[in-house]
Amino acid sequence: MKMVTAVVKPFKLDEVREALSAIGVQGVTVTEVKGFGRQKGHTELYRGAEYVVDFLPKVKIEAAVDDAIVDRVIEAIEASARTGKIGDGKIFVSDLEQVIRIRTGETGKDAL
Ligand SMILES: Nc1ncnc2c1ncn2[C@@H]1O[C@H](COP(=O)(O)OP(=O)(O)OP(=O)(O)O)[C@@H](O)[C@H]1O
Repeated sequence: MKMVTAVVKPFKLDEVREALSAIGVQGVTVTEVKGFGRQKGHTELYRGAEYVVDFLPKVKIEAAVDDAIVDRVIEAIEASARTGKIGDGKIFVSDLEQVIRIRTGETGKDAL
C-alpha cells in the first residue's frame, strides 16, 4: 500500500475528489494548509488577488491506496490539479505499512 499526499490549489479540490472517486479511491483526508514551493519571493495569483509568496493557502489531500492503483491515482491527481501555472503543487508517495479499519478490525488492503 502507498500513502499518496498531494498539495494542490484549493479551487482544484472538487475536481481532484471527483477524479479520485472515478478510479475507485475509497477515502481521502483533506486538510487546509499553507506552504511555499520554489517561487518563494515571487508573486502568485490566488482568488484574483496577487500575493507575494510567503505562505500560500493550499489543500493537502491524503489517500491510502492499494499498490495496484497507485499509478492511476497519481495520473488522476496530476490531470485534475494542473493549471500549468506556478504553484500547481506536488504529489508525495510513500510506503504505507499498515491500515486498520477500526469498526471491523480488518487490516491491510481490505481495510482501505
Ligand atoms: N519540498 C517540499 N516539501 C514539502 N512541501 C512542499 C515542497 N514543495 C512544495 N511543497 C508544498 O506544495 C505546495 C505547492 O508547491 P508549488 O507548486 O509551489 O511547488 P514548486 O516547486 O514551486 O512548483 P511550481 O514551479 O509548479 O510552482 C507548497 O505551497 C507547499 O505546501
